[in-house]
Amino acid sequence: MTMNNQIQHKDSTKVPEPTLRRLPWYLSNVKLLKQKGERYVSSTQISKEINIDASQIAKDLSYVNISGRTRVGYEVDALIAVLEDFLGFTNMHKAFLFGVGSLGGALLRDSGLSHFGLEIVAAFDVNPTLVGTTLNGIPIFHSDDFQEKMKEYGVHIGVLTVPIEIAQCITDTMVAGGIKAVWNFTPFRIRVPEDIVVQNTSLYAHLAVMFNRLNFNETE
Ligand SMILES: NC(=O)c1ccc[n+]([C@@H]2O[C@H](COP(=O)([O-])OP(=O)(O)OC[C@H]3O[C@@H](n4cnc5c(N)ncnc54)[C@H](O)[C@@H]3O)[C@@H](O)[C@H]2O)c1
Repeated sequence: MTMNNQIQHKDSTKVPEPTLRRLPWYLSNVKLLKQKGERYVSSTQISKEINIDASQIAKDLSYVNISGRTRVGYEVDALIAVLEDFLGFTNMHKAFLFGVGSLGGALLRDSGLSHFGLEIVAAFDVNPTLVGTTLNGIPIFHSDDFQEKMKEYGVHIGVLTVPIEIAQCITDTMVAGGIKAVWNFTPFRIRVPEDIVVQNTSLYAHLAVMFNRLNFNETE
């Protein structure tokens, strides 16, 4: 039986969002411990690396079906395999990207996304200097060709990096074309039908948190 066959994870829709955000972090750190030659890892050990309570880590890991052994902890290889499978990083999810500007271009150049299971297979723009070219081997088509390319590629995820003014309009086009999940980088709160998944992401939101904490530390 392969490792994946042994993994019987619980219904991942019930996992709390903060847990889902922490799990990739544990994964990266367990991989680091593996590089250092560790074969077993305990939640206490992970806790020391990333400064999260060991009991919280154990609770988060209880959502993925892996049992640790008393005193020795979790087997590193098994934990990595279970986490990668649980988080969907082992299956490549194909995506289209709309808007190859400074942010969209950077995402097309980022080889890290594929390590987390996202493969941007094509991009769309209206700028004539971009349409018909490739970036990092990824073809850039005209937005008008989206419907046709949907039939060709069988993609379910759309990455949205267009100017804010057209965020809703492009979202509507994506959804009408069959996109089921939108990774929205625009600051616009796009509206979608209930069955469509939206993930809003902002680098700047984290920046504001950092500035706020920095100011707090300085005034302490
Ligand atoms: N979430 C974040 O942390 C974050 C960071 C940077 C930018 N952004 C947002 O991302 C978006 C893009 O920012 P940017 O700095 O890359 O802008 P940009 O102007 O450099 O790029 C926008 C791109 O969209 C293209 N575009 C215009 N109309 C289009 C259409 N109909 N179909 C497809 N492409 C079209 C433009 O030709 C351009 O290449 C903005 O909404 C911005 O607010 C978010």
